[in-house]
Amino acid sequence: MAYHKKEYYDQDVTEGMMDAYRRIIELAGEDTGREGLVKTPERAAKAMQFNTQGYTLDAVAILNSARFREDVSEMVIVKDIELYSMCEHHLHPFYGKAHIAYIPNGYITGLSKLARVVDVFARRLQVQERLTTQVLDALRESLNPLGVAVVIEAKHLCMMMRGVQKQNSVTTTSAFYGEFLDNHVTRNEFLKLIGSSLS
Ligand SMILES: Nc1nc2c(ncn2[C@@H]2O[C@H](COP(=O)(O)OP(=O)(O)OP(=O)(O)O)[C@@H](O)[C@H]2O)c(=O)[nH]1
Ligand SMILES: [Zn+2]
Repeated sequence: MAYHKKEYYDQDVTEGMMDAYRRIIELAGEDTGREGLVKTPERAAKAMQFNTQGYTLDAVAILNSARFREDVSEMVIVKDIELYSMCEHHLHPFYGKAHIAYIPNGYITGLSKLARVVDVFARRLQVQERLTTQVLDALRESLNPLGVAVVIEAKHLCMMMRGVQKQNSVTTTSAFYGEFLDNHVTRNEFLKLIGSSLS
């Protein structure tokens, strides 16, 4: 799949989703003809496509599009990358921050591409654990680095506004590769720099 900036709103998909949302709104007991709701199926269809646009994007192609040859081997960290995703169990949002580090092995990538890669995987139906490892795997594949670390901290609306209804719990997931697995000094340096309670 090529890296392209897709127009998110496919006409056929929009119409199909609009039918589905109309039905959901009716089944929830509402009147789809009510003024405030007339355009809601279309808005919701477009919002859903926006929030799942990651399926049309290729993370490795994005990283490769700004990959530069560079002989540095110091840790590169981008922290506090905000993310919005959707839990695949309830279709409720989860949101928070991703922190990414890698140790180059001859190649670096554009810093913004790290944040883009988070979005590629966040804008899908997800679980936080898979999101974390998918970001790690994309970096491994594109840059063949000496190490990669990804930590994600997020709050899940499905645990807040329904279900167990806990407002303050934060879920932290992490994935490490290479130097970050083998060398606890490197890993702790990363965790300290991102201010994580894991360190
Ligand atoms: N591991 C993991 N679980 C998640 C994530 N997002 C939501 N969940 C959980 O998915 C689980 C689904 O559990 P089920 O028992 O099938 O669903 P449920 O009856 O709606 O569960 P409750 O949320 O406890 O009411 C819940 O425990 C959610 O908290 C995630 O990113 N990772
Ligand atoms: Zn959920």
